[in-house]
Amino acid sequence: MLFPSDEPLRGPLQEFDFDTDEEEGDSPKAPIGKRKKSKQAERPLKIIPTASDASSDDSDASDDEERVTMANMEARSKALDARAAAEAELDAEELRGAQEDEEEDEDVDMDGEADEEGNMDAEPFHLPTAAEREEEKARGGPDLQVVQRRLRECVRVLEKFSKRAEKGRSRSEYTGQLMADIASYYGYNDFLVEKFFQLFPVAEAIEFFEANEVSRPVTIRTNTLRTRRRDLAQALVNRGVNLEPIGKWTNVGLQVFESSVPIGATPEYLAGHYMLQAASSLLPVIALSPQPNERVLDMASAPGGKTTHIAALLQNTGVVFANDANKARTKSLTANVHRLGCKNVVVCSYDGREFPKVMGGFDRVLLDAPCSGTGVISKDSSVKLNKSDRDFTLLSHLQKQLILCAIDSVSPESKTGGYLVYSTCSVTVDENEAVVDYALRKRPNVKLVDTGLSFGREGFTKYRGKTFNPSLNLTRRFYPHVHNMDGFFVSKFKVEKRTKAQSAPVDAEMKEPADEGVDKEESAGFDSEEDRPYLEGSLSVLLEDGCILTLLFLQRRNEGG
Ligand SMILES: C[S@@+](CC[C@H](N)C(=O)[O-])C[C@H]1O[C@@H](n2cnc3c(N)ncnc32)[C@H](O)[C@@H]1O
Repeated sequence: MLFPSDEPLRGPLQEFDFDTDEEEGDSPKAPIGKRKKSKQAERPLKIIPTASDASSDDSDASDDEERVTMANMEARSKALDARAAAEAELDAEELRGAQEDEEEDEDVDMDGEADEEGNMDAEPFHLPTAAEREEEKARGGPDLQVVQRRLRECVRVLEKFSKRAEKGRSRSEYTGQLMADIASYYGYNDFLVEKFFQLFPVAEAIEFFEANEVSRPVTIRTNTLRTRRRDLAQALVNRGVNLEPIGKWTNVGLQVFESSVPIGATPEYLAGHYMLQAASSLLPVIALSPQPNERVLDMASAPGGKTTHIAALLQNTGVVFANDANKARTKSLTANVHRLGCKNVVVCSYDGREFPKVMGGFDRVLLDAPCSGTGVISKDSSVKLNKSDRDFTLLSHLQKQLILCAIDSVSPESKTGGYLVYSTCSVTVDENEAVVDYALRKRPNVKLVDTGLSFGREGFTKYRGKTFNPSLNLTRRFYPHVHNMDGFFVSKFKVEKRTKAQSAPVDAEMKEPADEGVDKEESAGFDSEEDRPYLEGSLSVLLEDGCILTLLFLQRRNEGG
């Protein structure tokens, strides 16, 4: 029985017995050199286990299904032999890697390097020289097996460089080769590969890239305005849907393992009993924790997954202002609001930076900011190639402006709230910690508080020579390779009353935030010299969520138009 209790699923958390719900904390990470062939099977501890975890890699199944005839039998059997030999070779190599690592881990004082060649008859690994790389390029690039092996070997060397590197070769040569191979193997631009390498240790970066190749589990959120999770689950099970609660941290989420009906077109879906929603996008609303009768602003809300969740937590009391700058996107927002039976939602379409001039005094504000989408690459692989340095500069500035306006829209006098949640579906520091740190510096009347989320990695307090406010450890990061959910960032602020000395007019900051002794890059406004080349260049950057309008608006504003 999936749902053991008869208690309504609103209110306190249900006690479901999942052994996969612990935090990722100490989960062991298998370096690529030690990993088995099935990428899924090696994934670290998850918040959401996948149905495919138990199955083996069946990517070759279609080859085997080809009909065997007298004509193709010999070719087939040769191909099978070759494949078996290649696999045996890879297995032997991995075994050697694992043995070497074990030996080294057991006795770090053992003298000398591991014997890579003495055991089996594989070629020792040689890092190509620049000339060899050129030759390889001229031949049309390396074949898949060469790249796979090189990825593993470079990771292995970089983990214990002084012991494992070829004599005379530098760390940057290995890193350069690794990044080039990752870019070609996974199909990223060089800039983004480097950006992710700055975020994770080498072996973990590979885990991240691999996780982006795999779809996240399909999840839905029960709309408690229309039904209870137990009833919804039963109705869907009756239609042939195989599902389970997501985890202890949510009492409305369900993970769909398989379904004989389209999950976005069941009668329950059409009747608004659930929203198709990624597990990670439940997190900002859980952190926001809206209370009945409150006045809430969802500043960038289309298509409304979080708005309708907020409306449900308010139990259709109070009011949610669901805003989005992109008018076209408010159509799907309005449709979702109607389908889910939310009666406390007002849809509007302003640039978020017009708040709180449009209206203010909110008990809680959610800013689920427009972002690069680097947390959702498995859903939108175009991000791999279409994001540049310039995009991150523009986005980070927009996010900094939006967050100040979001803070100023919160009523510090709220009896029940006074909170802002800032979230993105991006994993870069520029769009997350740097934005939050900026807000803390610009608004001394706010502080970070615990998100209330029971898992997730702590946000960075130091990153590439920058030191952020130590309270950044209260923010939470979620990763595809760790939590098996979209990459996400969640932070929660408490807004206090401003003292006179702290007050600064919003308008001034919209044009050029005052330099309060922070480093130049952080304090630059949109019309700073630094940003002008970006803004004056072509503005046809297609961001994840249609930010084009926003950028045009900014340019006109800067031109005094
Ligand atoms: C990450 S999406 C929001 C997803 C939404 N919260 C949900 O859960 O369905 C970001 C949204 O920000 C909107 N947006 C972009 N620039 C904006 C701005 N300056 N002010 C308000 N909204 C903006 C985009 O149109 C997009 O719908």
